Amino acid sequence: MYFNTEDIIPMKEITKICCIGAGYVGGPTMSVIAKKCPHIQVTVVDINADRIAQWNEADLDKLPIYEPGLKEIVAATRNKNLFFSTEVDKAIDEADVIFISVNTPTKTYGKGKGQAADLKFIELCARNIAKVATTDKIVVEKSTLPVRTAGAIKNILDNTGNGVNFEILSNPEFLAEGTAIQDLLNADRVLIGGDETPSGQKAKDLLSQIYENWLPKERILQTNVWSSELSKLVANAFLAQRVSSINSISALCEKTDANVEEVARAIGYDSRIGSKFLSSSVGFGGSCFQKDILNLVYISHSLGLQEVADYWEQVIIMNDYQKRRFADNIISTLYNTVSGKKIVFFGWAFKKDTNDTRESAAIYVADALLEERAELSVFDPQVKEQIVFRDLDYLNTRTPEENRNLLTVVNDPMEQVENAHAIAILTEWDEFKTYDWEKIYDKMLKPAFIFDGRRLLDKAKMEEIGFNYYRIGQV
Ligand SMILES: NC(=O)c1ccc[n+]([C@@H]2O[C@H](COP(=O)([O-])OP(=O)(O)OC[C@H]3O[C@@H](n4cnc5c(N)ncnc54)[C@H](O)[C@@H]3O)[C@@H](O)[C@H]2O)c1
Ligand SMILES: O=c1ccn([C@@H]2O[C@H](COP(=O)(O)OP(=O)(O)O[C@H]3O[C@H](CO)[C@@H](O)[C@H](O)[C@H]3O)[C@@H](O)[C@H]2O)c(=O)[nH]1
Repeated sequence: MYFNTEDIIPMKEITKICCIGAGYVGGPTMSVIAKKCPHIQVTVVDINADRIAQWNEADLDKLPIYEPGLKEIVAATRNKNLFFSTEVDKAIDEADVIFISVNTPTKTYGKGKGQAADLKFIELCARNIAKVATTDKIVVEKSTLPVRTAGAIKNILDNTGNGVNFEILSNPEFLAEGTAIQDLLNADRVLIGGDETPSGQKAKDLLSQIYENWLPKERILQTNVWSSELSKLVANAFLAQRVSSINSISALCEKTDANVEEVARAIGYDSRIGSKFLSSSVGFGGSCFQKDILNLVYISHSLGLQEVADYWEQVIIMNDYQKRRFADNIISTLYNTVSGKKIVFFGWAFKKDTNDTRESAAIYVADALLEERAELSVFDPQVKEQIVFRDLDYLNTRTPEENRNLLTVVNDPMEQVENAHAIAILTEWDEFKTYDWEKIYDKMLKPAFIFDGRRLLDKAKMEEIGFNYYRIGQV
């Protein structure tokens, strides 16, 4: 137990909330809290002035994040009880509850490079709160953090603060991008971890009350702070493990004439296994799965649990294999050379209904094909050209000029398929299903190939049109 039992946070009504970090979590989460709690003033702050300006855009189609249902909620609450601001210190000082929702990326330097979570943004937030707070606060870890981070935050707050009382809670977020608003409005559960002292219990109850404005009480789970921190990493590890498990089976299906979708259905009918999250794909992406598993691997390794570390690392090894396998299949099917061949990418986002491309499988498949000198043409309904090049340039595999010589980003999918050798489907956008695939076939060079990394299209129909159609997990 690290909380001083005398540090009693008085039981009072929460009237002001501040959230540090206006990203994919902070923005949608606070919008929903504002919508469901009209009696609470919610201020979302960020040091990124451009991002805040975008959140304050009059044109709601220009919000920094695309999520179905988000702009309607922002329209209903913004400048009523929801505010976006760069005045970080003021918002901290005024708030009863401060959510920390800043990014916690994988470290790219020093000890733990490539595995551990980089907590520098979290520490900066803690030091800032300590510096400006003049009244007692509940500080909530919304970001995904390594187990035992709350201890470090508490230590910073207690040693550099102005004598005010802080309660630290862990309240990890489980929303998935693309369905963030629905996930928040109808969460399976809300997890609140805190210290098992009277004041810790009070803080947990106060935070629970916020969520009880729209969620049944029985879906709000209270645990100790370490269980809560660890559960977030474990939830992502288990989810990603399911994807890697079915993807490993997809490789087996392609060698044995089994169909991965039929296998997934057959096993998913077993209620102990369940049917969700068993869609074989070109590989999982997103900002969370890989980062959080690497974090789990790093923690296990640091604690001397090498077998545990190796076990979870395999989930990532399998995911890398799946992405590489997809690219290799394109190369070998196109007669072992893609040099100078036009390959069209449908999709760049890591999943449908989001403009987020972090760790998207498309980036790595593109990189492998560009190494073979393919000419890529990319279309994604929500991803802008500058983001595609940012993603590729970040890999540092070749110069930015070379990337721009070999790859183009287009706005019109019908135009881009002209004289293409192949189409690769990297994101499962619904609109791809509605395209005029006969017209697309006519425009392409023959034989015309489709490599469906999302099992999105109707195999029989595509073959009837004349395509050579390949999909993950089925020959
Ligand atoms: N993206 C998701 O779907 C998701 C879901 C659940 C949990 N998480 C976790 O939530 C956290 C945030 O993720 P995200 O996707 O929203 O990140 P993000 O990069 O979209 O947003 C983080 C924001 O924090 C801001 N920031 C950083 N340091 C700051 C500081 N000192 N003061 C003020 N602002 C600061 C950044 O400018 C940025 O706008 C991460 O720990 C992530 O693992 C993400
Ligand atoms: O059956 C499946 C399910 C997912 N995926 C892929 O897995 C990745 C992640 O998808 P998803 O989990 O739906 O989106 P995220 O926004 O990354 O959400 C995950 O990561 C968040 C951040 O921690 C958590 O809050 C969520 O609970 C967790 O689902 C995407 O590339 C998906 O295409 C598959 O390939 N097959």
